[in-house]
Amino acid sequence: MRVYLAGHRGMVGGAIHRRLIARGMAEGDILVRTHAELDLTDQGAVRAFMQSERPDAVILAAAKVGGIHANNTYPADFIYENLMIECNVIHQAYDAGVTRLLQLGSSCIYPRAVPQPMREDALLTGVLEPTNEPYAVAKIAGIKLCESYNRQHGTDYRSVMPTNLYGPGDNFHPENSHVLPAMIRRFHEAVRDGVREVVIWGTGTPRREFLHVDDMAEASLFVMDLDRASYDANTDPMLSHINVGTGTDVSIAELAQMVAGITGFTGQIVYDTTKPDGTARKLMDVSRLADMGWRARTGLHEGISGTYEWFQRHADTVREK
Ligand SMILES: NC(=O)C1=CN([C@@H]2O[C@H](COP(=O)(O)OP(=O)(O)OC[C@H]3O[C@@H](n4cnc5c(N)ncnc54)[C@H](OP(=O)(O)O)[C@@H]3O)[C@@H](O)[C@H]2O)C=CC1
Ligand SMILES: C[C@H]1O[C@H](OP(=O)(O)OP(=O)(O)OC[C@H]2O[C@@H](n3cnc4c(=O)[nH]c(N)nc43)[C@H](O)[C@@H]2O)[C@@H](O)[C@@H](O)C1=O
Repeated sequence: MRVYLAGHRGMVGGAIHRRLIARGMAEGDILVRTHAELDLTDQGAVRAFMQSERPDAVILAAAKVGGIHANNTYPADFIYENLMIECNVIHQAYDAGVTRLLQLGSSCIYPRAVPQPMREDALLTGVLEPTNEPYAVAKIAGIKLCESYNRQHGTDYRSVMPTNLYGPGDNFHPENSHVLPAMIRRFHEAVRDGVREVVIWGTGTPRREFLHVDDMAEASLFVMDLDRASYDANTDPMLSHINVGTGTDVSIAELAQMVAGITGFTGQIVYDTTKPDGTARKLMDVSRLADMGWRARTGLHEGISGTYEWFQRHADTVREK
């Protein structure tokens, strides 16, 4: 069994790679290519790769990813690159005879004013959050690509929708990252430099759910491993994606207090309300996956503490993109 893992140097791809090795997969059976070696937006290059390597299965964890500022500032990059990556990887996998594929979407596929917690069947029931609509449209297209190939060609292409993720290997760019790595870095630097004030974007009132990347990697392989009868019994051919989260959320203000405590910051937290809040709340209904037998294990405080330790050990080499 040879698996092509797209995005193996990313936060999630890296965690999936570690987990595949931990459960005994030989390194040589995990096909990987860096972004520089294989640009997944290049149809010809992806076709040549799939035709020559002909993997047995594909895990698509490569994407153009970023936080609220990056999504809002580079919408063309987010829709174009993600659509191209999905079309190329999914179609060329199909053309190369790959019958099993798992792709990662995002909780931002759901309408911004949807009832909470968000169930899988809330997809396409309303207007999307404008700060990440282009990315969300691409992620919805990814789900529909998988479903369409399954319906027309009988493939077994599955989709998992992660909530907001964090952990070792995250992107710690000061502006383009997600909120948790941004906070870890900002509070850490304030403590290091003796700065008594830390600025948090928005009002602090939005609520988010955070899942540790190691739990996400475990959930991804759990879904990939499900036998087809179990997967089909719990999903629908035109509503096949599965939410992955913890089922609990916190406000951004509560999160800031937690990160301040973990990093040892005792100064003042102030809110820059000129920055966007984004969606008011994004909490996943995780009952579909729970019914299949998987639950998250890492508590938020424990997960952030571990990530902060990792950040301190890698402060000079962390990703900033
Ligand atoms: N992080 C989060 O909070 C969430 C993530 N997700 C989803 O999970 C998946 C993984 O995200 P995550 O690990 O956080 O993201 P990362 O940015 O950490 O990793 C993405 C990886 O994809 C690679 N990549 C991007 N574009 C290309 C390309 N054109 N060709 C080849 N490789 C490319 C990147 O390489 P390089 O860095 O060299 O460009 C990187 O290694 C994505 O589908 C994302 O949408 C969903 C919800 C939340
Ligand atoms: C995973 C998910 O990620 C993005 O959506 P998001 O949930 O809004 O993610 P975020 O982590 O960027 O922000 C969460 C909240 O936190 C607040 N916030 C405070 N201070 C900082 C800060 O310093 N940086 C950031 N980024 N946010 C901050 C911020 O204002 C917002 O209210 C999309 O890319 C979307 O497409 C997607 O899939």
